[in-house]
Amino acid sequence: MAHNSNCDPQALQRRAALERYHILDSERDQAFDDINWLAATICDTPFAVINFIDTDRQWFKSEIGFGITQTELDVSICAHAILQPGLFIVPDTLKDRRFDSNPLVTGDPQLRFYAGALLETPDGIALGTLCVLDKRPRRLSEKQKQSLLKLASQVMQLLALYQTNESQKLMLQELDKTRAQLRVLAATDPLTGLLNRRAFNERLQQESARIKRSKQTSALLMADLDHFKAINDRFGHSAGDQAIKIFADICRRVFRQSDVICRWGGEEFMVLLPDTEKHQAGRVADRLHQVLSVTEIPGTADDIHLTISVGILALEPTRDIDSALLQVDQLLYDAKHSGRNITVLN
Ligand SMILES: Nc1nc2c(ncn2[C@@H]2O[C@H](COP(=O)(O)OP(=O)(O)OP(=O)(O)O)[C@@H](O)[C@H]2O)c(=O)[nH]1
Repeated sequence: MAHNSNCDPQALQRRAALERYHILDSERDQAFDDINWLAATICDTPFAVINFIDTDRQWFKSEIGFGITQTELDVSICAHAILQPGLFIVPDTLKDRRFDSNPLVTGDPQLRFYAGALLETPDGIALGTLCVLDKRPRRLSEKQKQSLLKLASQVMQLLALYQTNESQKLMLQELDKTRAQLRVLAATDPLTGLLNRRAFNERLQQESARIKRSKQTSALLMADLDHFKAINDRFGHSAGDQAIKIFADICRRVFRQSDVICRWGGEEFMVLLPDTEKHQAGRVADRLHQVLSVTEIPGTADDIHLTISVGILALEPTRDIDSALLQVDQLLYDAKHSGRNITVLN
């Protein structure tokens, strides 16, 4: 009898190969069933099995005549068959000392004949067999033997094909993931993680189309950090960067999730507030001014607080995007010229 081969290096190598093929416990598959049926039909046997030898069991990918999908390794004739190349034939199991006390021979289904063709990977790892069995002692013709070998080779080609398909599927998934990451990267400002100008413009186009249909008003808010050059000049560029990041974080907290926040460029930010009246947007701007007035900027002096100038425009259905952008910029300019740290609404 074959013994449980848990620790056998060959068994472990086989197990690793079977895992690479993702074959053990896989779904029933018509392609394997067809090959198995051909084996039984060509060899004219009531039993046929495509089986793989795991470390502690033999598992049937396809079976005819048994009605089970696995057995212990101890009763496996295939576990012997995989120890040699090509075909392993037992013309009469009762006349073979290795099998004459096998429970599948002495008891049901009283197997008397076995012929198994090795299923071997291209690098020579024996995985299992394609085998045909009968209840009476017998022989195979030369053509039947050759057919069994060729069908076994078809099983291996099928496995290789499935493996290639599987790895291509994984590659495509990887590619999709990378594409999605690239899309996010292409839409993101690297310093703040906010949307960049290009992505914001796309959202603005969509919003403009939506407003035209729904006839609802949204608000466009443009904010610019005041005297930002002075922060850079006095405390260095990284303190300036820090200030920009802090303002971006404040925006994330103050605006709604449904609002679209963008770093428009440099120290300028643009926010789209869907379904929002301009006076409601004005209240959000007030909150921005208020939070900034109590926020310290690391890397600068304690008494330094950022301020912003803000322009807010009602995005009405009749307004086109280019003129809206020009106008909100003008409102921001007005805020700067009115002394900064204020909001101007149209
Ligand atoms: N640290 C840092 N500085 C930036 C970045 N982008 C733009 N700046 C600086 O922001 C400053 C903007 O200067 P100005 O356009 O004169 O505006 P301001 O000093 O904020 O003055 P007002 O807008 O008129 O209040 C320039 O010094 C830019 O170099 C950035 O990503 N990081």
